[in-house]
Amino acid sequence: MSTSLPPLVAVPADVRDFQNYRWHASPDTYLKALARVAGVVPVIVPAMTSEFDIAAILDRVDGVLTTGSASNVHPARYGAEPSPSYEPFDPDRDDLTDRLIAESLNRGLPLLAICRGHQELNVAFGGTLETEIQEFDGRMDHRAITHEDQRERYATRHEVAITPGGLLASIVGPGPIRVNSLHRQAIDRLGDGLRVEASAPDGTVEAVSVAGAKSFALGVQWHPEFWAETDGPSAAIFEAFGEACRGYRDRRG
Ligand SMILES: N[C@@H](CCC(=O)NCCCC(=O)O)C(=O)O
Repeated sequence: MSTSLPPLVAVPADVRDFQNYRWHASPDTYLKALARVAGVVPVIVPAMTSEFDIAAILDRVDGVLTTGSASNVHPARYGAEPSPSYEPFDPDRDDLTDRLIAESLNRGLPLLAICRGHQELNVAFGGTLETEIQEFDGRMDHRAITHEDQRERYATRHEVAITPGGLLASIVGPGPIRVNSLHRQAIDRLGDGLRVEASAPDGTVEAVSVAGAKSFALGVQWHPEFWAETDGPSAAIFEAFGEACRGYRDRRG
């Protein structure tokens, strides 16, 4: 692999039914942040794990980014009973990200997990999720506001405290930082081997890292991709991820 070529980063697709077809797609906000701020080339991976060996992708990329989504990890994956409060689901996405997360960590591929991706990371480590957290006593409403303008929906909403001495602190500084918030689920039981890197005022786990990871491995509940070109901490996260991907590419040779 030439070190002059930009790294490739695998981005798992969501599955959507639209205009009589089944689409495998990813929002361009993540793709633009990867290209413009991390300096890498995003490669959308179709959620079709039964159709190909994931090694065909992971042998050729230098990082993985798992995106947010309005869909939720199926509760059966963490021992919870499905109900309407856990919907909508995207089981093909679940299957793909489960494989991407496990394999990327095994290989030491840099991993950035955002929102749903952060929740998938927790489940991959045996953790659990809680749903409709705004209904719990003492919890904030972390859901997106209803607004036609995405810039309003992704406006920063609350502060998060940064865990001193952790990976996130090394990237964004001691904090606190202000983040946006577009989720109704959150980490309940923290997965074994994950470290809390940031917390909301109501105790919601807002960022995690993988203890002893071979490379960059960070999950964030908020959306740094949306303001990655203008917001300092958001840009720092994507720049650090891009640097880790370049390091992986160079080591791969
Ligand atoms: N569905 C999960 C994860 C939330 C998430 O990834 N949100 C991304 C943006 C979705 C939108 O545009 O509304 C949860 O709700 O916790």
